[in-house]
Amino acid sequence: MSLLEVEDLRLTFGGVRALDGLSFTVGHGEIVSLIGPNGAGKTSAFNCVTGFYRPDSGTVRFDAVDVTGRSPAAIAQLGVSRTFQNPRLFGELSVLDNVRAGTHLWLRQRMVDVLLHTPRYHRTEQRVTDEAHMWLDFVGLRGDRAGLVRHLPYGEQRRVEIARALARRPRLLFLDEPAAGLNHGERTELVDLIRRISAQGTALALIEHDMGLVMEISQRVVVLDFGRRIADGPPAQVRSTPRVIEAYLGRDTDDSELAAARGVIRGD
Ligand SMILES: Nc1ncnc2c1ncn2[C@@H]1O[C@H](COP(=O)(O)OP(=O)(O)OP(=O)(O)O)[C@@H](O)[C@H]1O
Repeated sequence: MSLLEVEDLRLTFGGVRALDGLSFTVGHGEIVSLIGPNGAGKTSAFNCVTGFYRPDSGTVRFDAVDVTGRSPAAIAQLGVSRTFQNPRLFGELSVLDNVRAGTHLWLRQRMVDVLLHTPRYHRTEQRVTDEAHMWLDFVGLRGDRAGLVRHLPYGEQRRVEIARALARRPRLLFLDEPAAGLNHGERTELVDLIRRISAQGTALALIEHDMGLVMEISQRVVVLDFGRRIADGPPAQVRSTPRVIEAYLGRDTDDSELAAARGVIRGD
């Protein structure tokens, strides 16, 4: 059984059908990318799975538990973490405190220890801080950890958001357009980071428009169009599927446009 099983999800906004019977899976430790043209339903799918949207119908099962319609906090508690298209960090907190906040899911202080500042309280605080530093090392953060997170450049903020998500010790991590806005060097580091996250046994699901990156790191690619899955398979198979090429370009295309679209999907 897969770690994540999404079955027949439907979601509408007014008259807009964002998801129209979407099904897909993510296996234990697998790297899966969700791709598709703008408006295909990728972010809506992420939001339904992580509890930010409640689907009209359909089922989301995580590790065989039906989590459909549960709150984001309840789903996170089970081992699902995510990042957002635009980093959602606590701007008025330090870099370190943002990542420390990620540990609260598995490390809880007892109220009596907090109030009395017992030795146990200090030990736990030290552990939380050590963990946060460890994850900031892991993501390769270069900026000042004591300074406010909003003072960091964009690429560094994205790293902090991933560090915070990892501090929750997820079994499945959703990354929403992790390469957006990164320069060439940062992109290369992102590929390495995704591989290291995967190597520690965490499954990853990505939304990404950078097809080169998608084809390079995904074990499986799920293609969406109009809220449905139109292809699902290893990158080499998906990029030569005529329906995928059509979806990226529209139906009335000439040969030169098709050749260009094939290049985009290959990640040339
Ligand atoms: N909060 C919302 N209110 C109204 N319509 C929405 C909302 N969120 C998404 N939609 C609509 O649902 C459809 C799917 O959008 P979604 O953002 O999930 O697509 P996407 O594949 O993530 O697109 P992109 O690649 O542009 O981010 C689109 O038609 C979009 O306009």
